[in-house]
Amino acid sequence: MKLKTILLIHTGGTISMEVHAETGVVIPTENNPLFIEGVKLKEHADIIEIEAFNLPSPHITPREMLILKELIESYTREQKIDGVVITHGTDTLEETAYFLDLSLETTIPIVLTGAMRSSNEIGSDGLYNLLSAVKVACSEDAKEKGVLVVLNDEIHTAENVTKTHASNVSTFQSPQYGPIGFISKSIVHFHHSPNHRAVFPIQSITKRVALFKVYAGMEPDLLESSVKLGYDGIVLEALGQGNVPPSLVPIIEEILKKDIPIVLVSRCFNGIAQDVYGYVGGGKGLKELGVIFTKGLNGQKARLALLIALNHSDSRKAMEDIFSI
Ligand SMILES: NC(=O)C[C@H](N)C(=O)O
Repeated sequence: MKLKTILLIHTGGTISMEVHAETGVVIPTENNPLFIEGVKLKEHADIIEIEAFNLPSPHITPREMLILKELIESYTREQKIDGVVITHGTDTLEETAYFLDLSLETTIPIVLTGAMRSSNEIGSDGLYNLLSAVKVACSEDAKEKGVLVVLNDEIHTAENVTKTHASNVSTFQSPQYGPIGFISKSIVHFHHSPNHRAVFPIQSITKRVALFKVYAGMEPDLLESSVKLGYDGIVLEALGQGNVPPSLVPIIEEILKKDIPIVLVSRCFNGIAQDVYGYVGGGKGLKELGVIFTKGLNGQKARLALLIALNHSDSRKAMEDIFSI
């Protein structure tokens, strides 16, 4: 049987790191042990392997995410690629996955993976996760499912997955809905399908979006400063079902009058922000003021969604479409 062609893109992260023998700290390594000679992925696919970056994922910005998008577009334009696997640090993996999910127009499987233990640690999970990701990228069933995240035998959608534990290998979970599939020794199985996915291609990122976590007794000065600093959009991780302290209401009104969009999500790990409460600062009044509510995105993903919408050529329409999904 002819093997599928998989584009394997390394970007860095713990999966490409090792523990330093003397200091014991985890650092990026020049000799990435995952390069195909080392892992024999060749039995499963024809691998075209490139290193886009070798960055810890806290160093990744939307600029690198856009470079990745363009890299995938150019490779898939020039030759037949059946699937793409991206190795990435886990800290911001969900953000790169969601950025690509929203901006990349393709039907082939795009799979991100990483590791919680570096390459020379006992119980290192990088190699295993990489092999799983390649298996998923080769699966016919993984087509047209948007960008996927594969770690620890589970398949998650970019939209719903989040890093939930600082160190445990089962850190990636989809709080609202659970994984959409799993990998075992011999099978890749999807037990759910993601909802309809809309794509918003962008060419550049010039706008800026600030993200604030709302807390008890929060004062308006932080929001005021983001306007003074010239941010183009704001995301609030609001309380509970979508409420803020009354002290924030006048500044929210002022920001919206300046035509700066405010997107609201819940800071709760689970559930969806809604316009339920009618007291001052409650979701009902915020929605009436023009605050945009999302359906279950977390703060960091709502920020990327707003960033992509604002950088889209028809940003009004993109905003309506992204946040009504
Ligand atoms: N497990 C990891 O990959 C964490 C690392 N700090 C990173 O995101 O690059």
